[in-house]
Amino acid sequence: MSHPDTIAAADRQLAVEGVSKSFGGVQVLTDIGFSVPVSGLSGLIGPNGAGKSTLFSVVSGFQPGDAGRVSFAGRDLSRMGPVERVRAGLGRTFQVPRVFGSLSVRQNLAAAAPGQAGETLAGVFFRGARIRRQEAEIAARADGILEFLNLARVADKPAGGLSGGQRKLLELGRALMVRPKMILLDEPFAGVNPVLIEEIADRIRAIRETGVDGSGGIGFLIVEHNLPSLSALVERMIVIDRGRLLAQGTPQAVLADARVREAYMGGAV
Ligand SMILES: Nc1ncnc2c1ncn2[C@@H]1O[C@H](COP(=O)(O)OP(=O)(O)OP(=O)(O)O)[C@@H](O)[C@H]1O
Repeated sequence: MSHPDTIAAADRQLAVEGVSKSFGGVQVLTDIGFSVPVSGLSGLIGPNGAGKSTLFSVVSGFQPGDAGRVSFAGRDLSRMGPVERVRAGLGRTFQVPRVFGSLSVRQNLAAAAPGQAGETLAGVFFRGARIRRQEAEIAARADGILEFLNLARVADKPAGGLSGGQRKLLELGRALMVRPKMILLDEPFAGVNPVLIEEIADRIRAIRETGVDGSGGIGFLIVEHNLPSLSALVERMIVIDRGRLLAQGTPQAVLADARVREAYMGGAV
C-alpha cells in the first residue's frame, strides 16, 4: 500500500513510468521513467536524436506510447488523447511555432481558447448573449496575456511578421490561453536573439511564480539545446540519450556528470 506522503507527492508530480516507443522496428524510447513537480521549472535535455520530441509527443498524447504510463497531478493520462490532457491541465508548445501567419497576434491567441461556443454551428446562426459574453472573456484574457508577454504593441499585426523570439512568446501565450497547470515547452530559445532569450526566461519565471493573472503559478518542463540559458533557468534536469534515461538532478550536477559530457560531443560540453 502507498504511504500517504507518496500519494500527496504524486498529486503534485508529472510522472512518466516505463515509457517505450518504436517506429517501424526502431526503438526510439526505452523504459523511460522520471517525475518532476507540476509547479517546478524542469529541463529535458539530450543530444540530437535522443528522443526528446518523441517523449514530449507521448507525454502530451500526440503519439501513443507502446508501453508505460503517464500520470499528472495524481491522474492517469495514459488513455487520454491530447485534448483531454490539455483539459487535465497539461499544455504544450511545439518546436516549430504553429502560428497562423495571416491572422493577427490577438486572433492567434483567441483561436487557442478552449471550447469556444462561437465555433459551433449554432454559434454561426445564433450569436446569443452567452456566446458574446464568452467572446468578451476570451478577448479580455488574450489582452491580459499579450500585456504580460510584452506583445501588446504588436497585437493587431499579422503573426507572420513576428521575429523568431516574438513567435516563441506567442506560442507560449497560446498555451496559456487554456489555463494549464503545467506547460511542456519545446525549444523556447531556438532561433531567438540573446536579449529576447533573457526576456522569455524572465516571463517563464514570472508565470511560474504567479501565473498570468495572479491565479497561481504554472510549472514547465522545457526541451532546449541552449544548455547555458536552460541551466540558468531550471531547478532540475532530466537527461536522455539514445532513448534511455541517462541522468537527472540539478543543472550543475547533471552538466558535471561524466556520462552526460560523454553523450554530448564526447565530453566537450
Ligand atoms: N515518426 C517517426 N518515424 C520514424 N522515426 C522517427 C519518427 N519520429 C522520430 N523518429 C526517430 O526517433 C529518433 C528520436 O527523434 P526525436 O525527434 O524524438 O529526437 P530529439 O531528441 O527530439 O532530437 P532533436 O534534438 O534533434 O530535436 C530519431 O532517430 C528520429 O529519426
